[in-house]
Amino acid sequence: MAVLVTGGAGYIGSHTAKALLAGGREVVVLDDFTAGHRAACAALATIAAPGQLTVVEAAIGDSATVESTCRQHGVDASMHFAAWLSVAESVTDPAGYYRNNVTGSIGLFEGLSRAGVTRLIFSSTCATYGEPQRVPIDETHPQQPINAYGETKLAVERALPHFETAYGLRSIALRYFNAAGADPDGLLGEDHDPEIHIIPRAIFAATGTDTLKVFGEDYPTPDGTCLRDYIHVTDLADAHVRALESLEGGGPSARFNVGTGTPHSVKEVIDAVGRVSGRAVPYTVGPRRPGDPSTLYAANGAIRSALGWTPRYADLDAIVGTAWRWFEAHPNGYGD
Ligand SMILES: NC(=O)c1ccc[n+]([C@@H]2O[C@H](COP(=O)([O-])OP(=O)(O)OC[C@H]3O[C@@H](n4cnc5c(N)ncnc54)[C@H](O)[C@@H]3O)[C@@H](O)[C@H]2O)c1
Ligand SMILES: O=c1ccn([C@@H]2O[C@H](COP(=O)(O)OP(=O)(O)O[C@H]3O[C@H](CO)[C@H](O)[C@H](O)[C@H]3O)[C@@H](O)[C@H]2O)c(=O)[nH]1
Repeated sequence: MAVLVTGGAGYIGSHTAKALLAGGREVVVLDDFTAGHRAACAALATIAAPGQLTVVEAAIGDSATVESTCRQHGVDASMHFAAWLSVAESVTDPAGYYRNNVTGSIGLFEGLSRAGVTRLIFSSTCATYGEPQRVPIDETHPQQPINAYGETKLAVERALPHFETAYGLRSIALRYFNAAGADPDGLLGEDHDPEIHIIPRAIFAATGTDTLKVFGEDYPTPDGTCLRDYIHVTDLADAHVRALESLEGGGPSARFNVGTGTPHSVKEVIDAVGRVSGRAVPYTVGPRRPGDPSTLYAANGAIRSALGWTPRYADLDAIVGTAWRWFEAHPNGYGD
């Protein structure tokens, strides 16, 4: 039986597809390539056995293609990564974000349900919690997003139980904190355009390819910059594989945070890039970025005990080191 990986040409989806292939599973990537990379699929093909990897160019909202693809490949589970993910863009283009992330997901779920698929792992985010009322954030923390991106993810999370009741689609939503790092084997990496995330942006500053601005140093944190929980993309991939195994073993639908539980400030990230690269990381300090909570980090006890998951890349320098090695070898990312 095969796994349909939506957004499998993107950053987290491709790393998870690699883990699925390494586990001997058949993988069908479904991606519209609005942000994904054909070169990432080509890299995956180098480790796939003949017939183990299929790439379908389609939008998730195309329920007819989803249904026929699932039937053709004997798909019995889906990992749903495909979405737009810029908080700032979601503020200026909520219509596009609701259409792509919410309407698109509903079309996907319809196609999956018609094809008889009963297992789903959904990419959710700590952005569904909004401004935290307490840290670390556990799964019972109120979900009150403060931007359209977080709202779209929460809307999909809230739809999931209804699809289970009506169509038997069981699901685990994984609320990632800040995805970071790159494949330790160097096969895959991070390549967003434009790049909005702090670790790649600090690396670009170290290599002189771009400037870096710290968004605010007047937060109520030890060094005045925001605290975040950086979770290695390989650890995220492992969480997905374990979540799928749980559903396959008859485990219940669930929602889990995925983070290390350790907060790091923006300045700590910049210092780590400096240590790992051996280069200066020049930056300026600007105003706060609208919609940025000061402190976000996970309570991760639920996923540890339910799925036996534990982060293997808990050290910030180790996480940054994998990202640095990817960008050193691929200064233009996938170059496509
Ligand atoms: N990167 C993070 O820090 C982070 C944190 C929390 C949650 N997430 C979530 O994880 C998921 C993956 O994030 P990523 O960083 O890998 O993003 P990404 O942009 O690298 O990958 C997303 C992929 O989905 C594809 N896609 C987008 N809309 C599509 C559509 N309508 N139909 C088909 N394909 C479509 C894109 O082409 C791309 O390949 C997203 O759902 C995101 O919201 C990411
Ligand atoms: O050039 C930059 C980029 C980021 N930052 C700061 O670095 C921290 C991390 O910012 P990122 O943009 O790397 O990530 P976010 O914390 O905004 O992550 C949010 O958006 C992600 C998707 O892009 C995920 O959904 C995640 O769960 C959600 O919290 C923030 O304090 C941000 O203000 C800077 O100072 N300068």
